[in-house]
Amino acid sequence: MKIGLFFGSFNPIHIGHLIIANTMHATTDLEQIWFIVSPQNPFKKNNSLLHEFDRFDLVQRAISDNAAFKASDVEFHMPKPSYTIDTLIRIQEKFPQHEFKLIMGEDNLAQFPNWKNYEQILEYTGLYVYNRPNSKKHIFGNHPAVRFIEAPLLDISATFIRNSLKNGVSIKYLVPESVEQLIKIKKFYL
Ligand SMILES: Nc1ncnc2c1ncn2[C@@H]1O[C@H](COP(=O)(O)OP(=O)(O)OP(=O)(O)O)[C@@H](O)[C@H]1O
Ligand SMILES: O=C(O)c1ccc[n+]([C@@H]2O[C@H](COP(=O)([O-])O)[C@@H](O)[C@H]2O)c1
Repeated sequence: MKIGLFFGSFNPIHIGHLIIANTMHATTDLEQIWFIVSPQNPFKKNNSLLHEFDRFDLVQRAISDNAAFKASDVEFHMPKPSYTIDTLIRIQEKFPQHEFKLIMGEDNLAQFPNWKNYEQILEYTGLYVYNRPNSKKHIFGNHPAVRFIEAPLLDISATFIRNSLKNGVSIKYLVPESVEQLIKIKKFYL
């Protein structure tokens, strides 16, 4: 099976992530999308980072109605920060029967050459890149291992959601109802 790997801190997961994942599944040859929850992005220092188990819980709730979506906690059992190449190798070793593609937003392409062993990532899985606001297809535009996919542009971020919660502003419709409920019950991000 061909599977797309969507990595993120998911702090918290929101409809921007879900719409991208669904577009990838609906418009490409990817039969499943796996959400890989990263305990710690090597480039992000985030004081309001929810515990990884709670972020994972929220992801599971968000995708529970979609049989093509799975959540993975593989990085919880690996050294931190979370380097994507190491995780890709771990996943491929665990599931040799599947072919994996790394899903990435076009905005992240500019930083991608600073990632650990990025050339190995290109060789190992390749990238499925979706467009993002204000980013241009100038980097890796003609690379054989990089495929560009048209996706809706949604200017929603986890930062915006966290700030809204802190300020007592409703996050209705920005996250699935089940995610909003758990955030409320557990008083996350207040
Ligand atoms: N609205 C969105 N549309 C498409 N992709 C998104 C959107 N928001 C985030 N992403 C991408 O999804 C991946 C995981 O996102 P991440 O968990 O960092 O969420 P975020 O909303 O960007 O978080 P934060 O605001 O905390 O930086 C990243 O590669 C990010 O670029
Ligand atoms: O491997 C790397 O060098 C690397 C550098 C920056 C980011 N990443 C990964 O990219 C993913 C996106 O992170 P985030 O926090 O923007 O959701 C997350 O899984 C990070 O671990 C990975």
